[in-house]
Amino acid sequence: MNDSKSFGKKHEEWLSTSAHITCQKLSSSSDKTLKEKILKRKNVNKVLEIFRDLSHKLYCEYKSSEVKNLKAKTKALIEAAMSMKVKHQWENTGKRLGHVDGIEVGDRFQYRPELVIIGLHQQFSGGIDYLGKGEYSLATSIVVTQKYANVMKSSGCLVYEGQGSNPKVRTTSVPPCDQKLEGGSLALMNSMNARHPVRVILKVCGKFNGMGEWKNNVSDYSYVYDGLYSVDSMTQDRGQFGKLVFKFVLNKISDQSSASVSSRDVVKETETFSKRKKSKGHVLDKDVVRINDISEGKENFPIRLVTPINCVEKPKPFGYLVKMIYPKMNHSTLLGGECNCENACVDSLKCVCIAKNNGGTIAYGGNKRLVSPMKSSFIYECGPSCACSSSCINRVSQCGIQFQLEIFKTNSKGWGVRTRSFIPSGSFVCELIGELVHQNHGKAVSNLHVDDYIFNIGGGLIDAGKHGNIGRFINHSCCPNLCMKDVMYDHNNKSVAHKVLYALKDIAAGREVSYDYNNWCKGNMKKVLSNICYCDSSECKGYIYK
Ligand SMILES: C[S@@+](CC[C@H](N)C(=O)[O-])C[C@H]1O[C@@H](n2cnc3c(N)ncnc32)[C@H](O)[C@@H]1O
Repeated sequence: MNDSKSFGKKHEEWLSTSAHITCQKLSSSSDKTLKEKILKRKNVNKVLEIFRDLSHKLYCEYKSSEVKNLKAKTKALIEAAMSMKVKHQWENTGKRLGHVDGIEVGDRFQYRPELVIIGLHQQFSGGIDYLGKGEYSLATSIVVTQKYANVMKSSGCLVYEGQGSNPKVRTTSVPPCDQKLEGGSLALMNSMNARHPVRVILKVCGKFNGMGEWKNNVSDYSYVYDGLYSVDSMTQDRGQFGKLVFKFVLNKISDQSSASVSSRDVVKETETFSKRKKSKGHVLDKDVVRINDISEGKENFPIRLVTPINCVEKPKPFGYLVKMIYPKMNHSTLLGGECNCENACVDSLKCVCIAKNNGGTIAYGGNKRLVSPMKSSFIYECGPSCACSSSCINRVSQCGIQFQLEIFKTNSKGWGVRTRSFIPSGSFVCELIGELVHQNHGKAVSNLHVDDYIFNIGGGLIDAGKHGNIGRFINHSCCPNLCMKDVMYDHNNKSVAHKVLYALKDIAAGREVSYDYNNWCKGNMKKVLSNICYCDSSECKGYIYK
């Protein structure tokens, strides 16, 4: 193997003389103006739109002549991509290291050619994309599929098999042999030695439902950009076909622009220091667990609080709640749903609580996700006064969090919340919980706890300053991935409905969760809060409150 120091140097020289390569900073929030970023993202979306329309058109043409649908689909996709190339309609055509402009961590794509035309991974079928040749090559991106024995050990720690000698990939009659250190495998090793991050794209189950539904969506798979990973080690092992294969261990890099982090990033303090020492100055900004469970066992999962190693700050102490605290005068109205169903409300037509929902349709599907996250604004769940059991299909937001969430220190918004696992669109994420204070109640607004944790919900205020839950740490975004709904189940006062957050789209592991404050923030509370928005999304309006 090459000596890593001299190797890294050679690369630097080589990179500085290679005109066709764009080498970006680790962070995608470069010094480009917001306008440029928005434009770039728009361009990427436009390219995808053209591609989807064109490939759909071609697919309809080929479908009738090709015997197999799959053949027609592949032909249409490749042809659409190639015809766009000829017309110079591809985006980000030069090979590059690091993030790609206009593409954000968590973006989802339906087909492999989409990755090519926007410059995320410029190989139609190869798993490892790289720039340069031989010992001067560097890996730019990898696609993680099940064709190789790739394993995501935990979210953010990936064991990736080298390239070649896999009969599952090539249908030639060549028998499997030991993998050679060449092509993509060599480039990955070079990236490890030169300490260059690699983009990781995961092939995941589940149809695409981002950026508009694609008409010829016949695939059960899609591709998610999971951000930048460092290649941390390489070994040779006996593979699934009895031959020697290369195994690379990659770890997700924390502190990417969309607040990505892997569970591996969160290590014990001492471990982090020793790792840093070993890594000879390799600056991976690992986070450290400061509080193991801020909910002190009250939530379904422990909620960790993590900070960068050089930040020892913690939030001001507060009492963790999993249920709203209502003022005494409100107790008389605590009734809520009153169905008489005996069968967990599976016969939705007979349930009086479900009947109160939009046109009598149940808000949740069998998977406990919102059937249509955009349409249902008021949701009636069954509650403590109902005859049905706690396994009722119409009880979701009252059952506690279902995804591991984590509090972390953002760059410019104070604390924030991110998910440690993938959250499918429509899933319940958490409720905004605190003490309910009526506007006309004796407790004057000036007596309320820190402004940042006061939520004006119309019929009253939720004060989460002294007592609250994870919801109090969720930040605003102009391009949010959560939406807020009003949910009723344990009282009848619609003006102080439960404020519940659901996933507006699929959310990749490691991503910060956010909602649009303007959709609930009412009245004069806006004036006392700071107005500058640092959501860093390409659609940022510059202010939090209208
Ligand atoms: C409900 S708290 C959210 C948690 C808060 N960041 C913290 O450190 O505890 C709301 C406050 O967070 C900050 N904040 C939330 N979203 C923001 C954004 N997009 N840009 C700037 N500040 C934001 C503002 O100070 C806001 O008043």
